Amino acid sequence: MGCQCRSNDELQQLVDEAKKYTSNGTVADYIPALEKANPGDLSVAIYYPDGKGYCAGDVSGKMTLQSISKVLTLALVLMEKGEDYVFSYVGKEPTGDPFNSIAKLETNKPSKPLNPMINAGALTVTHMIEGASVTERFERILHFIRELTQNPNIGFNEDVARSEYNTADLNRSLSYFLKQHHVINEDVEELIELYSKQCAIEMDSQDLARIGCVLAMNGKDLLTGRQIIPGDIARICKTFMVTCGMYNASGEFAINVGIPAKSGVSGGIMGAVPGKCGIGIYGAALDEKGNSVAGIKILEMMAKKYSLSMFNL
Ligand SMILES: NC(=O)CC[C@H](N)C(=O)O
Repeated sequence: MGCQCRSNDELQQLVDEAKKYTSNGTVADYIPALEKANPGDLSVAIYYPDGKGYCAGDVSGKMTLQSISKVLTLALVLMEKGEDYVFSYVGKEPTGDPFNSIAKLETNKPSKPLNPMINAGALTVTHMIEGASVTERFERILHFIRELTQNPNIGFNEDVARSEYNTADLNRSLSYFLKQHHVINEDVEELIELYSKQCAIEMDSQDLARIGCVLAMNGKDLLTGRQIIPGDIARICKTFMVTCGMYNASGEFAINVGIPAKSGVSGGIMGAVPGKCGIGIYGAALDEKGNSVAGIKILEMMAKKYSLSMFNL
């Protein structure tokens, strides 16, 4: 039997406990602008479908979405292009490799990224976002995310976007490989610009929890009554979050926590507990696989305290 969180204080206790672990991690530095983050910052928010929400920690702290954005662009292209089209270009299998690995692109025949949560797959998905220009395509992603959060003020961090664009040579390599193999066919610089902006979309943990809740409730925002994402597509997104959402730590995370979740190198984690609630976390100190150290600790504690594992009903 699950029990709900009832106060910010309850969450604050978990933050205090998990904060001890922030010193075990380090902030991402391969995107130079991310290095400015404070490794000690930690915030958590939980959002229920009836509109009740609780949060604790450094709640005004904002994070860029980074890899968390991959789930949202996937939802958008599935809505626009349909399942058959999207999955003819990107697979559905976990890799067990780091998110930016190029290795399996060459060994998988015909050449097709194994899933949309690794960079090669996410670039393929972003390539499918329609529009006449990078600006128009980015506006469409932003509009969708503003709907999901019900927050018209969501924008992006220009510093982080520029910093990633200037240093994204590995993502350029992946894109050129994909172009050579006819998985994508656009100008690589435009794709990298769009992808860097998408990754730099910025929000706080409460916004993130609200998106998690929409996914948790099969794509519906129960407060407004709007079906923002079709149920089948929300299900596909959550399934990818279980199998590939925490990079090559997804298996261990499924056993220890059991919540569909997606992390990003900024230190964000979005959780979508099926039928129950959404969770947003920001903790910039990362473990060696690129997941928020304290974020994982908090999720382990929340899963136990509120019986959130989907494998433990
Ligand atoms: N793991 C991540 O969060 C990766 C996102 C980052 N923008 C990249 O493509 O390298």
